[in-house]
Parts: sequence; structure tokens; C-alpha cells
Amino acid sequence: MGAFASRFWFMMFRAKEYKIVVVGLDNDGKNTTTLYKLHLGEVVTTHRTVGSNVEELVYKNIRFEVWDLGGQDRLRTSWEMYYRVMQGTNAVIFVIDSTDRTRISLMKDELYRLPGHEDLQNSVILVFASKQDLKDAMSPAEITNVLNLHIIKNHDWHIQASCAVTGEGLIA
Ligand SMILES: Nc1nc2c(ncn2[C@@H]2O[C@H](COP(=O)(O)OP(=O)(O)OP(=O)(O)O)[C@@H](O)[C@H]2O)c(=O)[nH]1
Ligand SMILES: [Mg+2]
Repeated sequence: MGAFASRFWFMMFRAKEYKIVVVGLDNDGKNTTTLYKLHLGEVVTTHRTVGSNVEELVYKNIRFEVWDLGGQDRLRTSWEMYYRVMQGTNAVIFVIDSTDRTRISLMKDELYRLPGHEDLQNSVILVFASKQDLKDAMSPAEITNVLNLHIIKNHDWHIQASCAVTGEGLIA
């Protein structure tokens, strides 16, 4: 898997098994591509996720159970069912299509639901500012401002520039 955003993860985590959920809006085209880039180290052709994909990643004897949830409008209401069933999600990765300025306020609404969720009280929040290979991508600093991420006080959070095509930000 490479050094999977390593400094952040190993600052935050001490146990040997971690549960991670990957969410974001639909078809921005990132969650599933990101998961498989992490898992296989290559870009695979994806289809819209209906429901979820789960993969086990192992890095330095640490097992990561990674759930990728479909981001279509009608599927987003089911995310909280996964948080409940997973019992003890260590981290939520919220993937942002950095080129999708028109849906930024929808992303904000979805992102802001996370810290208040009772099943995510012990989760860290990692925002992936994805599609950084595209020239009109917003920078992590711009996204931090637009989403006003500093308002999140009760969870550790971090924003990371990433690109699921090249692996930048995912794999060192
Ligand atoms: N240029 C570029 N394209 C990307 C990147 N990440 C994903 N894509 C493309 O975006 C499209 C959709 O990606 P998916 O990973 O399937 O999207 P998703 O977020 O899983 O969407 P849902 O399953 O509907 O929730 C695919 O054509 C990907 O190749 C990226 O970092 N850069
Ligand atoms: Mg998907």
C-alpha cells in the first residue's frame, strides 16, 4: 500500500486494526478509484457504487478494513447505517472532487453531518482534496476556507491533496 498518508495515520492510531469509511458525493469520481488505488496500486475502471465496497489493506502488520460507500443522492441516507454497523469507525475519509465548485455547498452539508454523528464520536476526519491532476482543481487551502473546516473543534481533522490517478497524496 505504500506509506498511506503515513504521518497523519500513525500519529492518530495506536491499535493494530482500524476501520475506515470512505464517503463523498457521487460520480465526482473518487471514492472507488481512491480505494482501489490504495488496495491494488493501480487505477481500475469504476462504475457508480450502489451500496458499498469493502477491502482489507495491510500495511506494516496493521490491518485496515476500508469501506467505500456509494455517494449518489439516494444512497447518502444509508451512510449512517454503515457507521452504526461498523461499530467503532476509527477514521472517515471524505473525498472531495476539487474541480466541482458547483456542489461545494452540498459537500459542506454532508461533511458537517459527520462530527455530530453518535457513531463517529471517536473517528478522525481526513478530507482528501482529490483530482489535483486537473488544472482547475481547488487547492487544499481554498477548500479549507470554502468549507470552513476550522469550525470542526471536537474531532481531529486533516486535509490532504490527493489524486487517485497518480496516487499522489495516497502513496508516498
Ligand atoms: N482526473 C482524475 N479523475 C479521477 C480521479 N479520481 C477519480 N477519477 C475519475 O472519476 C470517475 C468516477 O470515479 P469513482 O471512483 O467511480 O467515483 P465515486 O466517488 O466512487 O462515485 P460513486 O460510486 O457514484 O459514489 C472515474 O472515471 C475516475 O477515473 C482523480 O484523482 N483525477
Ligand atoms: Mg464509487
